[in-house]
Amino acid sequence: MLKIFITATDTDAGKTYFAQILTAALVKKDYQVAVFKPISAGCALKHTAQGEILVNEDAQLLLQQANCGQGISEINPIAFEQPIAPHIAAALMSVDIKLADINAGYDSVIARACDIVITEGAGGWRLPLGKGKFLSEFVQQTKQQVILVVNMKLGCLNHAVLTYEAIVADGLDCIGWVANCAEPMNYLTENIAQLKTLIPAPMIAQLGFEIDINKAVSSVDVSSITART
Ligand SMILES: Nc1ncnc2c1ncn2[C@@H]1O[C@H](COP(=O)(O)OP(=O)(O)OP(=O)(O)O)[C@@H](O)[C@H]1O
Ligand SMILES: C[C@H](N)[C@H](N)CCCCCC(=O)O
Ligand SMILES: [Mg+2]
Repeated sequence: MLKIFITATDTDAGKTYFAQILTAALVKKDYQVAVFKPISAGCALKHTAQGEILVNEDAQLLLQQANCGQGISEINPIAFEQPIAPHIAAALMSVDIKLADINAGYDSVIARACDIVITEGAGGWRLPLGKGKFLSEFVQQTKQQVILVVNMKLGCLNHAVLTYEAIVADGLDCIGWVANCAEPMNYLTENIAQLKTLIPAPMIAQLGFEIDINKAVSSVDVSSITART
């Protein structure tokens, strides 16, 4: 089973956007793909037959692309209503975000008969969980392979290099990076060329502004990913 973790240079950088595209691309190639969004902050309260649940849009978007029969609570076990740093949301609710709970949620996902599990982080690589813990520790403990989404804008070179360095310093493989070019950027070609020299992992997609996920699927080079299955 291939375990992929999608991180980014920042929040709102395109993690969900790319995770949807990657999931769709792999499903199109007949892989069984499960998805996981361990922690979300920014949810709507929904009334269901099982009671009230917090539903996160990222988790819903991932659910739409995956093909392993998962439900929303399995995909996103830890959810907070306010769109704020999760450890602050947790403190406001007087709860702790525990790595053990995240790992237990992940165990339920990997128990499914699937080829690939795609997990989306929250914020950037070093997302605090509170009490000195970070989401990156979950990625270390579960030995996932990391893809870094770079939100192409002025300042991204520093963010991308620091994030890559932190992933490697944590003993993990960054198997590729994505140039997400959702907004116009001066000297975009030169910035991408510089990132290719600074990040010793392949660029697996260059994404332009495109609302229709299906139209972006062909922009992803899945061969470097499927070669690992
Ligand atoms: N290349 C793109 N073309 C069009 N829209 C995009 C593109 N990249 C990102 N977006 C849009 O920008 C917004 C932010 O992207 P996204 O939600 O994927 O960020 P994120 O990194 O997942 O953020 P979070 O940390 O909150 O999970 C979304 O509305 C998304 O659809
Ligand atoms: C609410 C937002 N969209 C994300 N889900 C959470 C981003 C947390 C960022 C924390 C930080 O690093 O400052
Ligand atoms: Mg997201």
